[in-house]
Amino acid sequence: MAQPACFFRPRKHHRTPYQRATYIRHGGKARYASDRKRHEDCNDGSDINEWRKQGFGWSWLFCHSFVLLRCASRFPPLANINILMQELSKEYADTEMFLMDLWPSYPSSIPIAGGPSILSFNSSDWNQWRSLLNPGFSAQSLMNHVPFIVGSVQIFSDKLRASVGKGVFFLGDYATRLNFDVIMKVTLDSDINYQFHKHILPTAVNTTTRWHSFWDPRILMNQLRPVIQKYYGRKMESCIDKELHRQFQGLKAERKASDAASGNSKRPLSVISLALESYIDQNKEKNILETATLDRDFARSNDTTSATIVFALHLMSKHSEACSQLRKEHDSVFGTDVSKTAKTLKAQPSLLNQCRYTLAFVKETLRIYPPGGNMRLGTLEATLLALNGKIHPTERLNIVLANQPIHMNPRIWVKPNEFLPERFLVEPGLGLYPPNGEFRPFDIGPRRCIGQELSLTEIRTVLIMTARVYDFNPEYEE
Ligand code: HEM
Repeated sequence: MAQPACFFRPRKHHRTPYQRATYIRHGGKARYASDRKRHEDCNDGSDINEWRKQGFGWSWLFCHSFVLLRCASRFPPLANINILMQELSKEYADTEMFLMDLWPSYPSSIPIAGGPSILSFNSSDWNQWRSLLNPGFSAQSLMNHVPFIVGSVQIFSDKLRASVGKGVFFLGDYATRLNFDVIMKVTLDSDINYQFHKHILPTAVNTTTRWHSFWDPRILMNQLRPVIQKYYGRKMESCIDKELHRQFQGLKAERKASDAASGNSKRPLSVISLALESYIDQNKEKNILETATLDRDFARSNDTTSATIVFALHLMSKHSEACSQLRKEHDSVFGTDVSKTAKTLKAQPSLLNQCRYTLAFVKETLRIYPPGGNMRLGTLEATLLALNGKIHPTERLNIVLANQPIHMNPRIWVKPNEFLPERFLVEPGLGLYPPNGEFRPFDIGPRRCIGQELSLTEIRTVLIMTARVYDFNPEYEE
């Protein structure tokens, strides 16, 4: 197929030309060119080289890498890439998209670890996996796990209590440990007790995540990176494979004894048990379970949920009015005797659904601090329509949907800089109501986050069990 006119032509020696540059979109619209002619007309004759040099200091040698590094240096060391995108996108308010060329660091990007996963599958493999995993992640199935989640949050809360008066502590660490316990139990039916003990899986996930970056040349060009990622990737795979194998054998045995087959099992079934159940039912070839792993998904889901817990507690400390609204709601749903909250919630998990303000609080947290995003490879058919009316082809480019700038875009949101959980409680169409399709922390469409209900359940439980018990004070400076 011929190249689209007037667009980026990679250097000959370049190994993966399509990863040469990235569009960051923080507004604007994606669209599909209906015919080749329209596609050739794109970009109003402007050349990719012009785009590269626009605005931020692009250089032949390092392209935009130092632009990102310079921007990162203005923020605390562990600042999320989304915050940097938010900062950079301010310079492009007129187009609502910009080009980021991160050669030579970006093309060498290597998957975090292991083999294929649901995140990277396409079409039929993805369909098969998604339909196997969907039942375990459904709201109905997750209700069965609420008692376990409450128990884990109780441990988290006890650990907070034990830290009171003992100086500054790192909340992110507590949240990460809680989240691993929840995810391992709900997805794999595995009690790793990470809030008390070390475990190889979280260690492996945390190490590979630390050694991963989408853009930082210091990490991407480090020669040790592939070795470390491979080593810990193997550890993750073997740990998860062992669990899968254990469950698969267990279920087959149960089936043989015809107990589970008649649906008599009383224990809440984990995501993987439900997937294996329907897998056995469908009697498909065993191949898919042997080759696929969940590792990348664990890496992603772990830091997104725990980051949101930390952000929610942080926002609680910053917004006293919203915090007292939360407390009022918890008093009215669970009664004023705080010591009974865990017991009540374990006995009646559906009370979670009565906490509408709590859910709105979590959503507003996710609007202001969306921990995830998405990236897609451009195609010949897809083009981007910038706010200034220019159409840009996308073939050979990565398109990043930068959720943070989208969520804070004043053209799209009413009072975007204010923390207003109420915007998720008003009637559709009224002033503050979120614009259609623009609230996207979990993404929208068929590839939206499968773990959305699980993380919302966990984060709400944390708020319900901590908001009335503690006052939080951010101590970042210390
Ligand atoms: C606050 C928490 C979370 C956020 C903000 C989040 C965000 C996202 C986003 C934006 C995507 C779409 C990525 C893309 O299309 O490229 C995604 C996909 C996914 N997430 Fe989450 N996630 C969260 C929690 C979880 C949890 C708890 C799990 C599972 C334990 C999980 C598992 C997945 C999986 C498997 C996919 C791929 C879905 C598919 O391709 O069909 N996520 N997530």
